[in-house]
Amino acid sequence: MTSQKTAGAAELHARMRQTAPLVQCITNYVAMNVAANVLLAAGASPAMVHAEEEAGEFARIAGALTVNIGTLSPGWVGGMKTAIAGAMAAGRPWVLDPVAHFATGYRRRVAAELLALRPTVVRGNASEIIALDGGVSAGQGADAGDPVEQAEEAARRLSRAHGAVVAVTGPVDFVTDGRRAARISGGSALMPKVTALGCSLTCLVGAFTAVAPDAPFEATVAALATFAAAGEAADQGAGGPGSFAVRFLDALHGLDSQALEVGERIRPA
Ligand SMILES: Nc1ncnc2c1ncn2[C@@H]1O[C@H](COP(=O)(O)OP(=O)(O)OP(=O)(O)O)[C@@H](O)[C@H]1O
Ligand SMILES: Cc1ncsc1CCO
Ligand SMILES: [Mg+2]
Repeated sequence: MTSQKTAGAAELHARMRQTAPLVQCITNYVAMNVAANVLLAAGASPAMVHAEEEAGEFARIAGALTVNIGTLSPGWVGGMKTAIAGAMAAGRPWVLDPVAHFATGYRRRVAAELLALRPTVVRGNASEIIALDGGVSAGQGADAGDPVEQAEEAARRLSRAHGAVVAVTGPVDFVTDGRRAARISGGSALMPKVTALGCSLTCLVGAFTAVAPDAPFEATVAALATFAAAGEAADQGAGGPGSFAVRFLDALHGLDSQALEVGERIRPA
């Protein structure tokens, strides 16, 4: 077998845009519209399909599945599990976003059940990743209360324990597959002031894994670098969270693939 060089972030971005992968996003009520617009602007094709009656069937035709527990309820959890089974039966990657899973017993239980189903990638903020590893986090709800650096060891342990790529986002993002790790810088301090950008990023990680199913680490790095580059561009001239949100969609739409790899944006860790 010949060994193939793994594609870089810019190349994966160009591939994602050329192929517009269909991504099944099971996300929360807050994020559904935001995430669909983010995926369209970035070049992917989102579909918000969550009903238990159809989620598994749909997962077999989508390029990837993303599952976010932000506004979970029993019917939705049934849809999530059916979709995960469908995606796995079809050999498709799936991404878990454990929003505020530490906040209540129900959330904790559901997050643990989903984690046991072996996600390809887990993407969360620092508080979510620390708590998923069994640590005590300062998070209270959907917003992070801990620095990314404090979650790095937890991310490495989780990755090894579950065989998943783990991404921790914040001012500088951290990604690991248990063996390799990278840090991604850029973005804007206005990003955590706009709701559901993290949830939307999880959906975009799905889009990149759809075009690189055998390279989830590289796909996740590329998705994070896309947000870092577009966030940096949108920050220029933004007056606050409102104008930033509009500029961010425009920046995703107009993004030059090479911007993902400029300077020290992606560094090995
Ligand atoms: N202070 C910051 N400076 C630059 N970029 C940031 C900053 N904080 C977050 N980001 C970026 O914002 C995006 C969302 O990450 P964040 O960690 O805020 O997600 P989250 O807490 O899960 O969000 P949500 O739950 O509201 O969807 C990522 O691309 C991250 O790099
Ligand atoms: C604000 C909020 N509440 C539950 S999910 C969500 C979106 C950000 O995670
Ligand atoms: Mg989140």
